[in-house]
Amino acid sequence: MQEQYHSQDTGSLPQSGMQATQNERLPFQASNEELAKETEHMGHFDPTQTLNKQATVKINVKNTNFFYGSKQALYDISLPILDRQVTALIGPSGCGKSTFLRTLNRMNDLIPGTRINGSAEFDNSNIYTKKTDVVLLRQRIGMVFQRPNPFPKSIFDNVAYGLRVQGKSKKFIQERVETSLQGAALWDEVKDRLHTSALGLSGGQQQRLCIARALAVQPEVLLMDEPCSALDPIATLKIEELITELVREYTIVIVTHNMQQAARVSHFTGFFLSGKLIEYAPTVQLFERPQQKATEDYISGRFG
Ligand SMILES: Nc1ncnc2c1ncn2[C@@H]1O[C@H](COP(=O)(O)OP(=O)(O)OP(=O)(O)O)[C@@H](O)[C@H]1O
Repeated sequence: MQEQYHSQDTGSLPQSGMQATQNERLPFQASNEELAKETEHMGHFDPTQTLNKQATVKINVKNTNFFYGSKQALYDISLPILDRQVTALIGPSGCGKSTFLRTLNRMNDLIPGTRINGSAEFDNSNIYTKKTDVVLLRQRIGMVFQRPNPFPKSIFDNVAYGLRVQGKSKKFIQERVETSLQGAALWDEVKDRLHTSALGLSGGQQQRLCIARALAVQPEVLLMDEPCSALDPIATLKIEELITELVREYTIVIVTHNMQQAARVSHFTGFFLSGKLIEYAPTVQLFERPQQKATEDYISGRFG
């Protein structure tokens, strides 16, 4: 279970129509000048420019119900996860976003007493069936968590971990560690200290290291469960910029309680409420022309 949020954490860059509040848990607050300086090199990513409504369906979720023991947490969820697009999952605390995300790579299997029905077609087979090789599935559908969780090992060993499990050669590992760190936009910051502890990195660097660790085994899909919620505004923007780069090659599903973040990085958004998918649409459409009253109430800050 995730931490409970009682407010719309909208980060640090207010946009029209969305309210911004301070996130009290941030370890540091950047001034507007600092933010502007840190982010001036960043292109103005506009997800509408790369929105592809005709993209192939990478995972097709149909009629999913999920239970923690006798408690039903997801009700009849159906949505397509489109290839090389960012899908954001939003909704108030406890609505089932993280539970749904974890169904996509069977992370809920680790919780005793859970049960699922319905289907999630991925590469012509249903993720939920017993015959799914979950180790392989989790390589193909990688995950990044809310809190950066590097192993207490060196930077190099963190990224190499999955490759060693796969029995890859030393030369292969050496090369892949470098390309993964480059892919996670961390290489330049760590190339001279690869054999020092990952725990010495900043929170934002640790989160990019966890992304590099996930990339090392060449996943097709990346699941991100509130990947910026423990990060300061600058580290958050770096991860958001990275997401917009990664989506050229990977399919991304991100849970966020930050609606501005969904608007900044995603092509499609699903709004969850009480375990149900209330609305799913291209992000701009969902924010500007919601079809459901509950969606409108949520995005205009009337509850959540
Ligand atoms: N391990 C668990 N055992 C029992 N119930 C759980 C467990 N994890 C989550 N739940 C319940 O399932 C429902 C959905 O929780 P989930 O964490 O998926 O929501 P969420 O939308 O991701 O919330 P948040 O934004 O707070 O992270 C909640 O009622 C929650 O209490």
